[in-house]
Amino acid sequence: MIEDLQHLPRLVKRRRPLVHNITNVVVTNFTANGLLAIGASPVMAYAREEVADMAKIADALVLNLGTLSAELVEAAILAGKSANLHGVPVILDPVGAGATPFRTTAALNILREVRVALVRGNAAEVANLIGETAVIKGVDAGEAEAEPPVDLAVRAACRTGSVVAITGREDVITDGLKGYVVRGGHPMLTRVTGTGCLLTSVIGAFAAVEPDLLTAGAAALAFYGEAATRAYVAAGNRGPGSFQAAFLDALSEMDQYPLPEEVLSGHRVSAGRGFVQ
Ligand SMILES: Nc1ncnc2c1ncn2[C@@H]1O[C@H](COP(=O)(O)OP(=O)(O)OP(=O)(O)O)[C@@H](O)[C@H]1O
Ligand SMILES: Cc1ncsc1CCO
Ligand SMILES: [Mg+2]
Repeated sequence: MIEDLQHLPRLVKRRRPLVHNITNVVVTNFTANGLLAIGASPVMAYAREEVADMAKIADALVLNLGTLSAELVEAAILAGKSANLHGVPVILDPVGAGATPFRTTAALNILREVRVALVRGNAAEVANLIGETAVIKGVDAGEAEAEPPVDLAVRAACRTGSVVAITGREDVITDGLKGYVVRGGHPMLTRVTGTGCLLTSVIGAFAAVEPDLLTAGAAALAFYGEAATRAYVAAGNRGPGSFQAAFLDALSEMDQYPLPEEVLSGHRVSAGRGFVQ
């Protein structure tokens, strides 16, 4: 299983996919640098006048609602429709869904108007997206779950028809029939803003080179976590600034890591029983 994912970072470096991001003002620079680090080609383009044309020539489209406005949502839908028309995978990060009605409605409008291949969020965001209330105060992950929220991810995948990735201390990804739990990563990821947003764009880069979104997403989650672990070792316990720099370095070496066997476990979904081996 791990062997089936191992080549994907190399493929990203070889193909240099163009990832069109409509993202938030907090994470724009970090996202562009993170995508460059893994060998992808980032572009941020937001104008109503050009988003459809940009999405058409992109290899993946990432929609992120972190600092949304009515205009941005309109542009995201235009871009998404163009991507759908031209076979470009669309990835959605519903940042802060549930925090305000505007955010929730925007994410739902996008899901209604655009065929979204994969949704990536934290547990609270994904719960709110499918009308299950979860406490959410801002845009960062809430209380760390003791277990990966497998059942929530399966319900969300069935409701949205998208592959759903929920991140946290452990990550889970599913298409509603099969799925993976991804362990590893490092708590330092929660001390640098935008690590979730960059992860969503990294998933976009993997989706550009691997048409099976469950495989692409699982690989991105696993390599991202491994990069964080390596960055922590490289930077030592010096704090978020050193970690952020070391993390970009580690992302740029993703194609050279063997993924440890224990970071990923594959499962079937069994009705009412979540994941089974
Ligand atoms: N407690 C933790 N320990 C290890 N890794 C974690 C922990 N919490 C989150 N992560 C990792 O951090 C990355 C970002 O996930 P997270 O769920 O924090 O996204 P997010 O809430 O959308 O973040 P942001 O909004 O800041 O971009 C993922 O790779 C995830 O596995
Ligand atoms: C801090 C923050 N506020 C809106 S988006 C964002 C970046 C993390 O998602
Ligand atoms: Mg987020």
